[in-house]
Amino acid sequence: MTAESMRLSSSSCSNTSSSFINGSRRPLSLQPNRLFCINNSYSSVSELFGNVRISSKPSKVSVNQVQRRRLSVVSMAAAEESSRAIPLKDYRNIGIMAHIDAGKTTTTERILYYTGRNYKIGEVHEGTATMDWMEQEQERGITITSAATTTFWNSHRINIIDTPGHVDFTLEVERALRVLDGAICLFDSVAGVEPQSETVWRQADKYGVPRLCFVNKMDRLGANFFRTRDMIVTNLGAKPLVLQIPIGAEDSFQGLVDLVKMKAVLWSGEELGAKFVYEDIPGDLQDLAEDYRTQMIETIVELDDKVMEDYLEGVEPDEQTIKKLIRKGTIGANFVPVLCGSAFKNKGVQPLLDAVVDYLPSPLDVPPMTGTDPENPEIILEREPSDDAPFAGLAFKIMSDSFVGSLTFVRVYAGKLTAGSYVLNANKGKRERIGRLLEMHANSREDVKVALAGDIVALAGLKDTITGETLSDPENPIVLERMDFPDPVIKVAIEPKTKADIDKMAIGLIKLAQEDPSFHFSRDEEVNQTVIEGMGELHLEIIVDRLKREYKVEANVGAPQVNYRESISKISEVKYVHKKQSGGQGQFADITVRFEPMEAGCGYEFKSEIKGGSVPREYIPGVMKGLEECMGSGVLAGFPVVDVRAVLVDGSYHDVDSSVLAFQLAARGAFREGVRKAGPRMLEPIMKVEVVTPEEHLGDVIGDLNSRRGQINSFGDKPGGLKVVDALVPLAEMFQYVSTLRGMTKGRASYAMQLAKFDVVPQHIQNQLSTKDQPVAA
Ligand SMILES: Nc1nc2c(ncn2[C@@H]2O[C@H](COP(=O)(O)OP(=O)(O)OP(=O)(O)O)[C@@H](O)[C@H]2O)c(=O)[nH]1
Repeated sequence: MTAESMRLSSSSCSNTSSSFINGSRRPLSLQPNRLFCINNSYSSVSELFGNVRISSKPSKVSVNQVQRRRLSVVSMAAAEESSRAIPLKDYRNIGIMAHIDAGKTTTTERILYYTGRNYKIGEVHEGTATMDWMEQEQERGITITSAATTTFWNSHRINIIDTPGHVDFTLEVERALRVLDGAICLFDSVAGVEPQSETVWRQADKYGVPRLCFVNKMDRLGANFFRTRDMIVTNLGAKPLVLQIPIGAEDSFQGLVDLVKMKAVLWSGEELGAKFVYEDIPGDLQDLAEDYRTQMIETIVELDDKVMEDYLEGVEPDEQTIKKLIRKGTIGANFVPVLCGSAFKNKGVQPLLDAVVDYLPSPLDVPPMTGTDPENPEIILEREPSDDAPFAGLAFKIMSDSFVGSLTFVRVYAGKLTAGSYVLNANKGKRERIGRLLEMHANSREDVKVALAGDIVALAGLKDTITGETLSDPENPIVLERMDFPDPVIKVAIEPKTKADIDKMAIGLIKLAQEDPSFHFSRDEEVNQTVIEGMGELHLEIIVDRLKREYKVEANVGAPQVNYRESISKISEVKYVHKKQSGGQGQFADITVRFEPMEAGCGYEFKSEIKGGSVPREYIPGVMKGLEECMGSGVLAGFPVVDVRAVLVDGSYHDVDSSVLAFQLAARGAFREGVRKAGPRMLEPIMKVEVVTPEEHLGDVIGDLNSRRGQINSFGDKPGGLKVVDALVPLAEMFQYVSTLRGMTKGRASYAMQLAKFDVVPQHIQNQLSTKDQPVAA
């Protein structure tokens, strides 16, 4: 299936949701905010559906020394049994990432075949891909959840995570990148660098992940390796190091020139397992190959003075030296090697695997993992990637499994982990027993006795650990840096079709939220409404589908709505006195708080400037609590308040009547008054939208985007006479865009969108939102 048709067909999933949402079933609308917490740390139905308020922050429990010692004896004894078959220097923990449909799953399937992991290839379009094991993935031909697998190539162990390309599942990419040492970035050679490729590239930059580029689909009509190479420079600002150039393109794509060996690699067929041979470079490519080889050599010799000297004296580095320097520059992010091929036509995959082994880092090549002491976060700790170091691992994914219950995926950074041992959840200070250790192959599994530094394993039987938490040697606790979870941007009201399903739905939602930190839900007892929140229409649609299939709950779903935010535009300072004297002990708290706007994305910050004890230390937590409570629900329409700093400037207290509670109540009053005075305003998610359309529909597409409050940023050309429009459009205007676009262009256009920023809601819309008895529950 082509990228274009896939883009539409994957969006057509959203269309299913439109009939679901707008069909004959009773429409649900969101009720005003009566605050119920949303998070992924629910553990029981009664917690959710009882009138209990649950904190979104995991409680911090101090680690008991005695407990630590007891735990470590068990884990050390168990660790003795282990041994290492493959040296750590020969490990490659890699991810495959790209825009939707670039061919990640197809490439992974080929890798599994050529490394001997799979005897038979699963095809995405036939719904048989090994890595797309979820029913929804097979039906829709898209990856939804990242899958992990282990395979071997040239005596190296390669742990691979295949990630989704659709922007709604960006969290999956984020968590994969957090635990990987290297990545393959795939591009569709026709489309080049696409919007989501840019997003994953930036995510990889954020985590400092060295990467290779693979220009895939060289067999497609319009394939152009060199244009894609140029887009890597212009769109990603990266420095490509071309290591291969294609021999032919489209129908006549036959293989590639390996610029390291200066040989042509030609495949004799395009069937699975097609053989390839090294031959002399075809005459018509000789000059081009020499040009690119010179560029390659001139780039890499800069990394070594001696090699540079020799080169200037006319001595070219040998193959071993060239590979060593490419490896050095790749790991040091001096450049990104660029390769090419066609995964679908079985060309280029083996050289890609060679490049993974030759150029991507082992766990020994990346900086040692750092973290903090759980009892003193100021103390920075480091863990060497060694089996002999104290154990440290990061839980990066939770998956429900019908056979073993919940599976927790862990990347082991240091030390050993054995089945039956105990470790410490360093974030919570709780011990966890390691029931079974499983090596995962998509959704199938193999029991293993021990996991060593560098391994990615799934653990069965953990009780308290959630995504992002650290498991560590109890004797040497460490909290590794947590992952960032994106905040949901849309929400819908949901209710089970039958009352009897209410508990089942709660169980399902709890489990799904535990698996996916970018999915939130809340329950408002007063209006008897449950709201689910996620990263986009497709994300929520998959959640509703999973509720139905995995938890047997049929649900009615309301129309999607935007998750707005509230913020302030100027500084305000208020004095607020909370005073109550109605028999018994009185209440007194006096505070002055300054509210300051912060830059976008800064969240909320509290600062105390109290000097001389005008507000005694023991009451400050009351102020903090009161303010934090209010941040969940702004003064305009009850949306969460962001990008605000609250500074406690001054205050006074009463020897008898003051209490933490009195200061908490004063803080609430100060918040209401202070934020009202600070120019409150509403913010909305703005999406970067890219529409690819035949030229004859360009006018309609632009007119329609304008009518959606869109701001057109640029136009461009795409192969095949297509036009590409880049625009910024508020998410609120983009619901069901897929159907409009399809109608307008007779199904010939496609679009992709992703969150660009939050921006101020125009005043007239803000007025509607704040007066409507509609939103919110956040
Ligand atoms: N012509 C051609 N088609 C390919 C190639 N690689 C993949 N495809 C097709 O492109 C479509 C998308 O491939 P996938 O492997 O699912 O792409 P993906 O990047 O994993 O997709 P998501 O996970 O949904 O983002 C499928 O129909 C593949 O058969 C290739 O090299 N050439």
